[in-house]
Amino acid sequence: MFTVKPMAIRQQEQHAAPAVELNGHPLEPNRCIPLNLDWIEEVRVNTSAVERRASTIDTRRSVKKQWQAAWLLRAIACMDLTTLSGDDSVERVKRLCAKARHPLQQHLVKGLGIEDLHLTTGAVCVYHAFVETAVKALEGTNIPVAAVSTGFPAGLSPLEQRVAEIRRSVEAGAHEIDIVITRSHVFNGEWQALYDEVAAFKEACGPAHMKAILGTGDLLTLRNVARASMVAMMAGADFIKTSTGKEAVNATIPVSLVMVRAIREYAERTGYAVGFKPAGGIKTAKQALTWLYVMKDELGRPWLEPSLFRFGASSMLADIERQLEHHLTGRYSAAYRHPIA
Ligand SMILES: O=C[C@H](O)COP(=O)(O)O
Repeated sequence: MFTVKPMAIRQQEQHAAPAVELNGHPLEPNRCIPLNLDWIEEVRVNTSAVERRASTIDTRRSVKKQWQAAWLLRAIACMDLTTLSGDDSVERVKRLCAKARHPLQQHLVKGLGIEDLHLTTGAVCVYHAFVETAVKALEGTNIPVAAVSTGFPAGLSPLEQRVAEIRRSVEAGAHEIDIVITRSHVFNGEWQALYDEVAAFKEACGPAHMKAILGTGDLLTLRNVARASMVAMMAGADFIKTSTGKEAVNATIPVSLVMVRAIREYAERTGYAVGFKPAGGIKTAKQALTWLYVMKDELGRPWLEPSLFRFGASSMLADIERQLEHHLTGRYSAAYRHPIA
């Protein structure tokens, strides 16, 4: 059985969020800048090098015992706890919000000695129809509500309708809007159209943070992923996000490497920091650790904060709870003991 060292976990979790900087240069939040087609043209991706790097991430870094527990707590703090199913209901969303407020069972919180952390998930992510329910259920917390929008998941409804959908979710109280791009703009190389679309979405978001879902599984090449990332950032995206969870291929490590390197390049060129959200098919604590390693290695400590990093996940919390239980007791609990997670 592992020895629990709550202090190590508390120290990991409690230090103040670091200033956002890259290579010692301070960064500001992103804003819309003019489309620079040269930056798109210059994009090159060495696919085999990216795949090689992706396959060795877990062999380069490995955290164990109480340090692993601390990283898993961070994964929870950076999680958009999500439900995006056709059979979603008010009751399910209320249960999801209760879980977001108290993501770990009480005996785990006590056992880990983290009562004073008041750990919550990074956000709750729902369809527009449930924004008001979620806002109400999360009253008195700082947990933002994210709404998927703009004809999610395909993004193919008329533009005015997609823009109006954003406005309605913001009026209903959504703090974050997860938009989807028109994928054909990418594989047809229609960069101006893509930029105009994302910029229109950003304007409609007003004060709400915008995450731009690229639908990377539909984009055919890693170069397209890098180019779409760059355009979305120039159009003012606060976050770039891999997938809707509904494509045939969702978040992968090679795609994530390409996107976080685009974020780094954009930050070096502009001085603006953009966040990253891998989403879709991320189900295990082990996967969570791999993504956290990617963020730490490629962008540094500021990108391990919920302001710049989120997982989009509907079921990963259950596996994280099981791993934390194993950390405490040496035993794995059954998955059914972790509902709505
Ligand atoms: O944005 C979040 C995703 O839709 C969640 O996908 P998932 O259900 O595969 O975890």
